[in-house]
Formats: sequence, C-alpha cells, structure tokens
Amino acid sequence: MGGLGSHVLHGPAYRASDWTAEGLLERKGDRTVSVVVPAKNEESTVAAVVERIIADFVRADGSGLVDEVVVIDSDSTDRTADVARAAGAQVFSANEIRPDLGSVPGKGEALWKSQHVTSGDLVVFVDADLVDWGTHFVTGLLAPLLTDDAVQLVKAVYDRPMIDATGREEETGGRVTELVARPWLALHRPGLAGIVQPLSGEWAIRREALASYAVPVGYGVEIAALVDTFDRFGADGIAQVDLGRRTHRHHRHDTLGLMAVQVLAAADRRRGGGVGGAGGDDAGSTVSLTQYARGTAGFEPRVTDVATGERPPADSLRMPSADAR
Ligand SMILES: O=c1ccn([C@@H]2O[C@H](COP(=O)(O)OP(=O)(O)O[C@H]3O[C@H](CO)[C@@H](O)[C@H](O)[C@H]3O)[C@@H](O)[C@H]2O)c(=O)[nH]1
Ligand SMILES: O=C(O)[C@H](O)COP(=O)(O)O
Repeated sequence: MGGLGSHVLHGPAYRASDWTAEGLLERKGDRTVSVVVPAKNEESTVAAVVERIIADFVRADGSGLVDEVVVIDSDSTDRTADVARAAGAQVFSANEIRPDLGSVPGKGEALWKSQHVTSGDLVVFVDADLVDWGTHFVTGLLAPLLTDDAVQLVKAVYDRPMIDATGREEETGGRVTELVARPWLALHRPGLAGIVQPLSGEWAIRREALASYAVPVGYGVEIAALVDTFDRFGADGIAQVDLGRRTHRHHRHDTLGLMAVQVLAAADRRRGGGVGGAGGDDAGSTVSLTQYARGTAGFEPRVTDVATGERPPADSLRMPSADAR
C-alpha cells in the first residue's frame, strides 16, 4: 500500500479554475476522451448535462477536448433515452451492450458496460441528475490526467448542500459518505483519509486502469475504484480537484440503506488488500436487507435483495464484435 502522496495529503491539490479548455486541448495531444453519463430515469436533467458538455467541448471535426459523450441508459422507464439522444448524446441501453455477458441493474453495471461502447483513453464519469454544476467539472477532472502521468484516478470535491423538497438548503449532504464510506476508510485504509469526497459520482480515470478493475454492479463502484487505485498505484495515483458546488436529487434514508449495503460490500471485498474484489465474477449476487416500517400490526419487515455482485475486469474479456454492441 502506498504512503500518502502530495495530491491527497492536504485535500484537493487542484482547482478547476486553474485550467481552460484551450489550455488542456494543447496538452491532450493524440489522446482521446470519453464522457460517460449513467442515467436511470433522469429525463428532467440529463439533457442539460449532455447539451452543455457537447456545446463546450465537442467539435464536429473531432478536434475538441471531448471526443464522445455517451449516455448509458440504465433500465429507465421514462423518456431518458429519447431526451438524451435529442440532446446530442450517443445513447446505449446498458442491457443491450454485450448481451452475451448478461445484464443486471445498477449504476456500476452501467459504468462497466460503458467500457464496451466507448473508446477514449481517458474516461470522465458525470452523473445525470446534476442540478447545480458547470462544465468546469469536465475540465477540472481531466486536467490532472492530462498534466501528470502518475495520476490514474481523479476524484471530484465540492460543497454538496442538501436541498429539501421546497428548495431550502438544509445541512451538508453526503449521508452515506459520512456514515459509511469515511468510517470504513478510517478503519481499513487510513491512507485515504485525505479523500474529501470518496463517493463523488464525478470522476475520471485512465481507461487502462479502469479496465483492470473488477466493478461492483451497484453503488459500490466509486469506493471500489478508489480503493483499487490506492492499492495498486498508491496515493500518488489519485488526485482530487475542487469543483466548487454540486447539487443533485436526494434519496430517502431507507433507499440510502440499500446504497450503504453496496458500498460496504464493495469495500469489504477489498478489506484484505488485493485489487479488484477477488476477481469479481458474480454479477447476480445479492444479500437481503431487512428494514422496518410501522404498520397496522406493529413493525412490519420489508426485505430487499440488494445486489452486491461484481463484474470482472473488462480487460479479461474478449473485445466486443460490432454485432455485440
Ligand atoms: O441503477 C442505477 C442507479 C443510478 N444510476 C445513475 O447514477 C447516477 C447517480 O445515482 P444516484 O442515485 O443519483 O446516486 P447518489 O444518491 O447521487 O449517490 C452518490 O453516491 C453513490 C455511491 O457512491 C455514487 O454512485 C453516486 O454517483 C453519488 O452521486 C445518476 O445519474 C443515476 O441516474 C444508474 O445509471 N443506474
Ligand atoms: O454520497 C452520499 O453519501 C449519498 O449519495 C447521499 O448523499 P446525500 O446525503 O447528499 O443525499
């Protein structure tokens, strides 16, 4: 396990405002960049995410900072796919990518499948439910990868206020971060204590590194990529960038319980070290989470099967044929 490096020791070392798209374009050279947006029922926000990124970074002749913007539609039942396509994204349904590999629900599954329909040397992930954000998220996340060969993974850092249903700003968000991820890191990877937002949904990674990791199918994908990068490359392989402020849609506490199970499951697989959750090839695995609500007969259990499986490293699979995409 590597020691603390200069990028993470004192919190974010990079600021998005330190770079312009033009400056980064000069650094980009012949490398290519994919922006991937996983989306499940995000018809109200996905278009703005796609449109703004395309407007600022994609050029018709392929000379822009971003080469492709790809939305992975993750079992949406609303108009997410149509809206994203109309906004200019390439849209793939997660369950139609590599159908030979089967399909399970989940954010991690969407990101894992994205590797089979994108080609960028650098991959930037941006959530589709963003409300308060800017396209500097993309430049900020790319900058460390374009300027420091040691960096493999870039994590976003931001203020993340909780906005209630009336639009009022409540306390600081990040409930799973504070109650699950950060305590686990304190116990089992204290070298990552300098990571401000371990679960941030906006991150960038070198394709080669991502393809070498097992990927949890659910919300464990972020903690897994963080721990795997640390275990393989040490702290110098991870950079953080301050992106300012981010707001998004919030889940209820009980739904976050399911997310917490997935984060813990992914983290625990990596507890003893060894990159990639012991190889990860059990996409359909679940554990039962029992929660309670008071009903007419007292407290009634509600049991949910939570997906805790993982996909194997993409580079362990044969490349897709054009027909399989
Ligand atoms: O099955 C799913 C569930 C979610 N999403 C998309 O993934 C993104 C993030 O999902 P969300 O439910 O909004 O997660 P958050 O409550 O915002 O959770 C935070 O913490 C998670 C756990 O680390 C991260 O995965 C998230 O990106 C991060 O924003 C959104 O674009 C969703 O549409 C999918 O594509 N498929
Ligand atoms: O990142 C997290 O901890 C979860 O997404 C919960 O975030 P929230 O408390 O801001 O909704």
